[in-house]
Amino acid sequence: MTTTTAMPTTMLGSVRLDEVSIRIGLPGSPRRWVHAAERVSLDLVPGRVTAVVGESGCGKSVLALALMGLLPAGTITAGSIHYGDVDLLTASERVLQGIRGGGLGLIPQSAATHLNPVRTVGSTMAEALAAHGRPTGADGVRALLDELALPAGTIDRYPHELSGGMAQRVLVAMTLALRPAVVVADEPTSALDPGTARLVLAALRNHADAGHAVMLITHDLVAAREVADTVAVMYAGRLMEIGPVDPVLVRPRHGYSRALLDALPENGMTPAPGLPSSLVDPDPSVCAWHTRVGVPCVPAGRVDDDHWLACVPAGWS
Ligand SMILES: Nc1ncnc2c1ncn2[C@@H]1O[C@H](COP(=O)(O)OP(=O)(O)OP(=O)(O)O)[C@@H](O)[C@H]1O
Repeated sequence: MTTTTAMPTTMLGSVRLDEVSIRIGLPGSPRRWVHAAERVSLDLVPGRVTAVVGESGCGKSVLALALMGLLPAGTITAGSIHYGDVDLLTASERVLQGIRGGGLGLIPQSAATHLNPVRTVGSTMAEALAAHGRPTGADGVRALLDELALPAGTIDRYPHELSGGMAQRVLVAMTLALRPAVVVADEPTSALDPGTARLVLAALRNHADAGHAVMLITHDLVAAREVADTVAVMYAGRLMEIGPVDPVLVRPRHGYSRALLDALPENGMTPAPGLPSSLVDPDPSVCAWHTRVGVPCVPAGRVDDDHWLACVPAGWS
């Protein structure tokens, strides 16, 4: 695979994923490849929350790692991810280090493992703020901890003294404290009770409303419906549908988006038919979803300016 040489300049503080493909090599001979993303295009725009949804293993986290320049060694990529003039897929580690934190912030899955076990929350936060030239005064940090319902004493605690949900909220607070232009939040509410999850979602919404871009990776369609502006539905490494919350999560056009909604408790928890598709050496010429449900399909495209569909069943008008 080759990397495209086009260098679109993106709007300040936004990220443009253009036909991004990611293949992760598996050990063994002959070499087999996980097609974690296949020609994914989407924009992360200041002021907007973009939710990326889809079942487990469809490539959401790999996309997040690609944005942060953290893909595993031996991964092959094509397309581009532009942050300003920088292509995050090909940038050097030195350039990426200058962008991470203040430019691009990651709220990773498994938050607890990302906290330094021998430093208190307060000292880790102060160090991160100082490293990015932000004021290290405790007031702003305390306000964020308050917003996330973390007790004031959290600042003096070590990671092992935090519950899983507290550690997750601390990671959210640490990331947002740097005021990154673009936040990538990978299932930031997975360890939280519904009430606390809402606080985290509200903090991300506030961050977007303050003029930043947010990418929210989530399995929680109800949360996506509440806080997102745009929803990107992924299946087996491909975008199936992307557009505003309504229609995508209210009156979806793609069969896979409908299947996700049918699996919600409010819709009777109807499971998607068939078995999840394998991402290892798939046939790139066929649609994994329509193969799964045994229906031939044809490529679709733009439904209108901001709503796009990968395909529709053949003969569908
Ligand atoms: N380091 C790796 N080596 C090999 N395969 C990997 C690696 N990381 C991810 N994968 C594979 O890439 C695919 C996409 O994984 P990814 O973690 O992005 O899924 P996801 O949509 O985030 O899932 P979840 O919702 O469960 O977090 C999966 O098939 C996964 O097994």
